[in-house]
Amino acid sequence: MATNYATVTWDQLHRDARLLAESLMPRGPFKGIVAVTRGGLIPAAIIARELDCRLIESISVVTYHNEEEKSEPTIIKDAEAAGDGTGFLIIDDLVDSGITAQVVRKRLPKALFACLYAKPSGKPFADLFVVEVPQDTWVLFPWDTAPLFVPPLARKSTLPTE
Ligand SMILES: O=P(O)(O)OC[C@H]1O[C@H](OP(=O)(O)OP(=O)(O)O)[C@H](O)[C@@H]1O
Ligand SMILES: Nc1nc2[nH]cnc2c(=O)[nH]1
Ligand SMILES: [Mg+2]
Repeated sequence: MATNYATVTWDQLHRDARLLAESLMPRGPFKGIVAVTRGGLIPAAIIARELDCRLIESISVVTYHNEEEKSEPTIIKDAEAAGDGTGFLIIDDLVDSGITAQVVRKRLPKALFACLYAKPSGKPFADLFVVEVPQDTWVLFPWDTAPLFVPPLARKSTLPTE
């Protein structure tokens, strides 16, 4: 269970995706990109623009985190256009346990796997990433959050029950 949160803004995400694209430049050109839906879709779009890559495939893996409902991770949408992954780049937003990355890599063994953020358990399954995040930290992506009104400190301390 995560004990800390790391909030990523749209600006930070865009900057990190551009940094990843920069480090991917010497590894290309790529025949195409496979976005791991859904979290990999926006990073993949930013990276595709930077690398001038127009062939975008997707793969969708459903994993079950619920202890009572322990089933194998399932590919519910395959990356048919990517073959065995030769010449393709796989993009996801992050690796945590590494389960999703392992399933995708098994399906596309010849592709390069890159993501923006990596936790220690998932790190060995990513060829490239931008920022390491502690295992006990939950990353809040911009699509997970909304700006909220925060009361001024003075008001909070004078009106504790509000
Ligand atoms: O390394 P893991 O422990 O497998 O976790 C990482 C995966 O979890 C999240 O996806 P999620 O399955 O929540 O689905 P989503 O991308 O559709 O939101 C994230 O986008 C990664 O794909
Ligand atoms: N948003 C989000 N999804 C995840 N899936 C697995 N780990 C994470 C995380 O840290 N943040
Ligand atoms: Mg995902």
